[in-house]
Amino acid sequence: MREHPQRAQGGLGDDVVSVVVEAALRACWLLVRTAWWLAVSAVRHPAAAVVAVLGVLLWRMVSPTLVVALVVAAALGLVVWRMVYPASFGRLVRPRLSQAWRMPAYRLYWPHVASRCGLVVTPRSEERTECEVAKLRRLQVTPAGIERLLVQVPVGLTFDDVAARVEAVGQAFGSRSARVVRARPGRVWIELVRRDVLARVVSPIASSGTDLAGLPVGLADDGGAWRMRLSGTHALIAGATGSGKGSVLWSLMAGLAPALRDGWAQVWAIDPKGGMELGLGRGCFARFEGGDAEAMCDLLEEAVKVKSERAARLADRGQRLHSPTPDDPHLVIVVDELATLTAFAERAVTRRIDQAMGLLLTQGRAVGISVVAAVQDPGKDVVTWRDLFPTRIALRVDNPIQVDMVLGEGARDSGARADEISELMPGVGYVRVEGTRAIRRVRAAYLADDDVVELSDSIPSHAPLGQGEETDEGGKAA
Ligand SMILES: Nc1ncnc2c1ncn2[C@@H]1O[C@H](COP(=O)(O)OP(=O)(O)OP(=O)(O)O)[C@@H](O)[C@H]1O
Repeated sequence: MREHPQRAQGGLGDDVVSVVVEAALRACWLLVRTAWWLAVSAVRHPAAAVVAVLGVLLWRMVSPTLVVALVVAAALGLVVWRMVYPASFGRLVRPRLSQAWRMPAYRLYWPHVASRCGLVVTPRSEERTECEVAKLRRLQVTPAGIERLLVQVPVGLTFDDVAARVEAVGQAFGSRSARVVRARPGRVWIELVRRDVLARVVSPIASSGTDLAGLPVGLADDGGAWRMRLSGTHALIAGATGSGKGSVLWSLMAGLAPALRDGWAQVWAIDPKGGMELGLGRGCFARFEGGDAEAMCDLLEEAVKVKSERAARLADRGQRLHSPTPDDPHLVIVVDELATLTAFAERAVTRRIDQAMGLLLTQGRAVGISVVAAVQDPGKDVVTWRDLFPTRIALRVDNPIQVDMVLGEGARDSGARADEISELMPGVGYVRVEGTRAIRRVRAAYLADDDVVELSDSIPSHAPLGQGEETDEGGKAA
């Protein structure tokens, strides 16, 4: 029998030495990694680290029975907390418990799921490296139960690659929906939604402030409030018929109510469908036009006049931005169904409407004029205006292409599945988080007809801007 070449050269003793050295090196490496992991965990969870250290000290220096008794007492304390203060328990404790409970399972299944779903880079044939799978760095559970996985993207994959695979990841982990949000270069959050906090109708939200930077309009699926900014922006609400555009408009009016009452803002409304949608709450509007193309056009041209006068006044004072006051309120132009604004008008009127809308959308923001428009089809009918709305909301739309038309390219891949919203969930939609590419799923509060009438009755009339002082009757739409 031929001897193994190594054995022939060095003998059995060398083999044993190299095995022992390798084992020792591996053990050292394991120790270093464990120490590193403990140090990182202690930094990330200092409270847990302190409790663990105290537990070990008590166990060794006092008595194990005491430690067991403390653990049982802590568990009982949590049960009592859960029963007496469920809200704070849900906010502070449940997310952390779920996190600790779920992390081992995610750690176990993540490499398999990631490689099956394509979050892996295969080296080119000439490279001598192994496949690199996206790494799971952290799990966060929000109070609303959304599980957020912080994932390190391997070199060779992009945010869009992850976005294209996020649905598969969501399905692999059994979530209802999944989306991806940028974290920092090389890392993304994959958000898995298991429980839909938007399944229930959201009750009208009482607004108290007059700050137009964040009006409460509904609920987001992370459990937080959905607030919309009106100052310095225009908003487009897109959704198929029955998707709940009206509820977004009325929720916005409810959020704006304190500012309307105190005169910090006023709304001019246009309802091209003859007042079917907005007519119910006419009292909210300092001006209202429904159906007549010439009258709607006049309203827009008068808003342009307000814009020009304000711009001249601000320039005289050397101011660049308008700040609202009860004497010079923020002006909101609401248009229900933007596409029909010009549909039945004569050519000359259509041209005037186009010009006035263009001026308001391009020059209105700095001088305290916002346009809020609803539209059923965000496609060709409004294509010239669409991109002039910085804030856009996609409710249920008819097809996937419309999602990107409203929210911008790649929005649907990032998780804005507005075309998949159920018809049984009116008022649900997607918005972009301001100043980022992140997407938020939201639901507008629902104001029944009685709520709209009550809201409308609660707003005192103010003279429309450009028409003198406040009046008892005259300012309100007829
Ligand atoms: N936020 C909401 N929560 C619960 N139900 C809602 C909500 N919004 C609307 N609904 C229900 O859906 C119905 C249709 O809503 P709405 O009229 O606002 O849709 P729309 O998009 O304005 O439709 P259209 O374009 O045909 O006017 C309402 O009558 C109401 O019953």
